[in-house]
Amino acid sequence: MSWLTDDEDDDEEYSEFDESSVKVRPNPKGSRPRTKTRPEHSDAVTGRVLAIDRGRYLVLLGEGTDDEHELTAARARELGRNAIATGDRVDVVGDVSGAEGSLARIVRIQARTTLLRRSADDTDEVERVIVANADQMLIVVAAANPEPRARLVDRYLVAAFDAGVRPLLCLTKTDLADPEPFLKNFAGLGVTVFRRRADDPDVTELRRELEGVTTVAVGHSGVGKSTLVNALVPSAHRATGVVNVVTGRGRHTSSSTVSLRLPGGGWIIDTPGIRSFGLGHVQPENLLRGFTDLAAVAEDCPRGCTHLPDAPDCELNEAAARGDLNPDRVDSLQRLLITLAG
Ligand SMILES: Nc1nc2c(ncn2[C@@H]2O[C@H](COP(=O)(O)OP(=O)(O)OP(=O)(O)O)[C@@H](O)[C@H]2O)c(=O)[nH]1
Ligand SMILES: [Zn+2]
Repeated sequence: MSWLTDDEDDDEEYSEFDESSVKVRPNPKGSRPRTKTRPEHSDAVTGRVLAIDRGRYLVLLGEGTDDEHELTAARARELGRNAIATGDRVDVVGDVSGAEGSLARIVRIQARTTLLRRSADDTDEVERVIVANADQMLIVVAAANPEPRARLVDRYLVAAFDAGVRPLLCLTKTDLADPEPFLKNFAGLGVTVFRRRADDPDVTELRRELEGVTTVAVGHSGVGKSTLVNALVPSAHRATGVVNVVTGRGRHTSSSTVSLRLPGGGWIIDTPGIRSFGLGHVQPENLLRGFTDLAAVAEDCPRGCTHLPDAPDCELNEAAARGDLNPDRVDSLQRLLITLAG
C-alpha cells in the first residue's frame, strides 16, 4: 500500500520511504540541482521514470529504440531532497544495463513540462509531487456507485489547471445512471467528456484522445478506473508487473502509480484512488492558466482582484454582464476559485 491509496494511514506508512515531500518553492525550477560542485556526469543517459517504490525507481532507457530497456535506479546523494516523480526524465549513471540485480544512480532531473502536485490538506503547504510531464489528466468519475461528487471533480480540475495539464472527464458506469445531470455542472468549462460502460468494449474514441501523449488517470477508488485502464491497455496486467520488477515482491498493482504504454503510442499513468487532494499549494492566479480566454480579459482587472462574484470592478464579471463573455464560463472559473478559497 502506498500514499496514493484510499487509506490515509497508508499515507503515513509510505511517507517513510517517500522522498517526494518537499516545501513549496515559488519557482518550480528550484527542484533542479544547483550545487556548484555537481559533477558533470557526461556519461549519463536519460530515461523516463515509469514507477517508484520505496526509494527505487524503475527507469525506461532508449525509449522507442532497439536498445530500449528498463532498469532499477536509486537516487544519488547529490539530488538532496529534490523529489523525483513518475514521468520525470532523469539522467542516470553507473550500471545502466538493466541486468538482474543491477542498480543505477539518478544524478539529475530534467526540466519538467508540467508537475502535478497535491498537499495533504488545504492548509498544508508541504506538497507531494504526483506525476511529472503529464500532458493530460483523465478524471474518472462513476455515474453511480459511488455517487459522483462535483466538488471532488472540481478539485481535480483545479489541480490540473494549476499544473498546466489538460483535463479530460470520463464518466463510467453509465449503464447504472444517466450521467447528463451531473455533467451539467461542467458545461461551461469546455472540457472534453467521454461516457463509458464496461459492457461496451469500444474505447476507440477515448484512445484516440490519449494517443501519442502522456495522460495521468485519477479517480476515487471504485469508480472503475482499473476496468477502464485495462480496456485501454489490454496487456495492462502483464505490464503492471513493473511494480514487481521494482520491489522484487508480489504487490497489488493498483496500490502504486504505474506507467502503461498505450497500444497506439503514448502513456497512461495510473494512480491509485486518492482520497484527499489538498490544494494548499495552489495559487489562485495559476488557475487562470487553464482559462486562456478569461485570463486575457482578467488582465484589465484591478490589482489583486479575486475574480469572485462580489469582486469590485472585476472585468470578468463586467464582461459577462455586458455579454462579452459567456457567463457559464465565468461561473465555472468562480466555482473553482471558491473551491480553492473554501
Ligand atoms: N455496472 C458497471 N460496473 C462497473 C463498470 N466499470 C467498472 N465496474 C465495476 O466497479 C467496480 C470497481 O471497478 P474497478 O475498475 O476495480 O475500480 P477502480 O476505480 O479501479 O477501484 P480501485 O481498484 O479501488 O482503485 C468493479 O466491481 C467493476 O466490475 C461499469 O461500466 N458498469
Ligand atoms: Zn477580476
